[in-house]
Amino acid sequence: MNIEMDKSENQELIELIELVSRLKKENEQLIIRVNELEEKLNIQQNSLLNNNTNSKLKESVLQKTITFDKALPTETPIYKDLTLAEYMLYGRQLILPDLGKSGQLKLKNTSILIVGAGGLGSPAAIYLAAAGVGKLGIVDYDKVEKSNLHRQIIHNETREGISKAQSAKMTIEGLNSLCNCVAYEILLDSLSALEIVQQYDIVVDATDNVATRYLLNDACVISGKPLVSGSALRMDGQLTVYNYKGGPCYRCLFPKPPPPESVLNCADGGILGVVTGVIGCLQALQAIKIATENDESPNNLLIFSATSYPLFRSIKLRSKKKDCVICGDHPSITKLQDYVQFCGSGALDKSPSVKELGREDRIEPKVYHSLRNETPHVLIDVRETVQYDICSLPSSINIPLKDLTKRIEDVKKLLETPNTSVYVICRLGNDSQHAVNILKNYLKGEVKDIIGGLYKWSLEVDQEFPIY
Ligand SMILES: Nc1ncnc2c1ncn2[C@@H]1O[C@H](COP(=O)(O)OP(=O)(O)OP(=O)(O)O)[C@@H](O)[C@H]1O
Ligand SMILES: [Zn+2]
Repeated sequence: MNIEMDKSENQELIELIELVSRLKKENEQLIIRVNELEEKLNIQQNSLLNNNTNSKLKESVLQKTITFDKALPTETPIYKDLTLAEYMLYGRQLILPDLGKSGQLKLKNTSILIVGAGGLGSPAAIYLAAAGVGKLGIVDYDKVEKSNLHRQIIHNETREGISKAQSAKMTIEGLNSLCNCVAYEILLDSLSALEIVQQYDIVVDATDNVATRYLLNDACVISGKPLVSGSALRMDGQLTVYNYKGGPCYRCLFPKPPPPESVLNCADGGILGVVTGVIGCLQALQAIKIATENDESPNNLLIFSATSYPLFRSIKLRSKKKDCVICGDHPSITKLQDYVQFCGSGALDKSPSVKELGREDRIEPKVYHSLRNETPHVLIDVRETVQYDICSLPSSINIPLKDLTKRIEDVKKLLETPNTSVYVICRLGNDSQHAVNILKNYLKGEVKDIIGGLYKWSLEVDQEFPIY
């Protein structure tokens, strides 16, 4: 009798598991379909707005768009107890004296906004959802790319091309269905930031650009939210909390943005995935400490370097500036600004294309290909040696841009006659233009850069040449 009951119970359980897994798959497919339709809708709405002079019609389209966006967020209720499922899920951390049941309840009643579902946002979102944060908002305008998966571990190969915000939401729902996850597939800007930030208790800056850093700082100061800020590049990373417990804001420390050309991004500088993992996890930890009121004095800048010992250093931050333009005693900034103009670049300006040379100093990859074996010339590759070692064109000579001026004599020795042509190549066609401008000061013959660099070479001449 008992065995019979066990069997039917088992059967029921198996059916339930199968049903849940089938529904989850259907849900994923529906989200992908909704994404496609939304994209189509956006294109049609934009073309209607751009090509139509009827202002009434435009107004009604805009109103519909706004209602559609506003329908997404949901209110987080205040919970006074944990459910039986939650005791089981969080048992291992519930028994920590530093957390306990009261800490877990605080997490359940906390909402956290993560801006950026990339290298930092991936681990931050995963750990915060797993820890039992009640509501997680995830903002990202971008789509999943395979070249990001070495660090953006919340996504996976099958999600290539779909919205990062939606992909993150799918992973979170599969990890902890109790977490109320809201995906915002938007570019957070001065028009959208305040309305969203105000709905959350803590904001995690997991983005990669200066304009969004200032935007989030100002939105957090104006709405009184702590900002857990992280950054990572190459083998190094940093963590700071701004606007918390009377501490400084980002503008107190950095009143002026750095010149846009001095800011290096991951695509150009490189990044070890695990470094963003370390910083993203620390951001999650910091957000948990704020949510559970376990943080006495976080006003430090934590610096991590994977190549030095000790791996971590901590620097005490200056205190809040009395004359800070946004958090000081008499703020002159009381609403969000135009951050793209303020910083000279925006979230979308990833690897801007340099236009330093005129057409006469440039050559298309296909044209260079056609003369490559016919005309005597020298091909200089000005990428860093580490990149040259990844892949290079046969017969090219590697002289990194930073060494070019001091190696001019080496270049001259390579020329058969003083008038031998020199072509310059790099990864994307930006550094090669700087190099041509340098070389023209010293050489008599023709000096040209190969437009679009090895990237364009791979697309237009040799599809077997690696893109990295
Ligand atoms: N203002 C913004 N609004 C929404 N998402 C943003 C904003 N600024 C940056 N992001 C997102 O933050 C994430 C940062 O991730 P990460 O630093 O890993 O770089 P990435 O842009 O994905 O990578 P790569 O530069 O190598 O292509 C990106 O997914 C990006 O789309
Ligand atoms: Zn300030």
